[in-house]
Amino acid sequence: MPPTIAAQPSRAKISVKDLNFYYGKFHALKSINLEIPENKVTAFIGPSGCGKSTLLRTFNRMFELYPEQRAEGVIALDGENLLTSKQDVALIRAKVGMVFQKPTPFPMSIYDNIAFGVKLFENLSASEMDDRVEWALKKAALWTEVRDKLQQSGSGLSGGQQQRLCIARGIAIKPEVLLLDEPCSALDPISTAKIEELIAELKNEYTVVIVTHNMQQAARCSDYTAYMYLGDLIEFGATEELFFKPKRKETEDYITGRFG
Ligand SMILES: Nc1ncnc2c1ncn2[C@@H]1O[C@H](COP(=O)(O)OP(=O)(O)OP(=O)(O)O)[C@@H](O)[C@H]1O
Repeated sequence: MPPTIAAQPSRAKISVKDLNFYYGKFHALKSINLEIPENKVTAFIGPSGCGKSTLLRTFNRMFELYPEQRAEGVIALDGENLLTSKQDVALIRAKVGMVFQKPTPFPMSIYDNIAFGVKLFENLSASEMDDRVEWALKKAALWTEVRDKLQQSGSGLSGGQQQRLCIARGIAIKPEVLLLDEPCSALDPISTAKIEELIAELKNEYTVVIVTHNMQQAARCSDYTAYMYLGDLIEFGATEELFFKPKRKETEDYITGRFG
């Protein structure tokens, strides 16, 4: 088994040990070992098809929806292996929330977009729910823009606002880990800057893992970065070190644009 690449010194929130992942016969992740530090932002970078999204989706067992997809190894969340856990997958997803590349508001009001998920896990009074909706929208830096139109449809918002609504929806259920799969790829630079600020703030309370194509974004908003290539984890370390003093030639070639 390859050595575990650990990002020190924070406690590991998620420990991945000898993780292999298959789409049918295709071996998409090869013996991945890494530790995702708690209350930090970890970015996955690498060329298209290297397995970033696949790795991210294993963290809340998203792949289970597809019978031909299979993960082997250990993904321990606070020490408990998610891959063999008897825990209900809905409970795992309450602990490990996910925001996708394209904003996907539910076809309902802004308020209900947030209240819907909360109702699945908690029995709040009407005023407690109002407070939770406001709290989540404030955390996602959207409250001032939508406070007067909470009953309007979520799909009437701009793309950047919709993505912040999806982040508000993700944090409203108070997960421990937030997975962001290229959350800014459909957004303009102003909305992107808002989301990056938000990510920096979220790590005070959550462990954040972000997949991004954008190396500047990884450099700006992550504490740790993992560089992947063809299903292998090539290098993992503090973002500053990985960008300015990479240990592996492959990483250096990629970040300096000599890749390919
Ligand atoms: N549903 C699927 N069925 C079969 N192969 C898949 C499936 N999804 C992804 N793959 C393959 O697995 C590999 C990793 O894909 P993945 O989407 O994780 O890469 P990625 O690094 O996130 O790429 P991108 O940056 O383009 O989103 C690729 O070779 C891809 O073609």
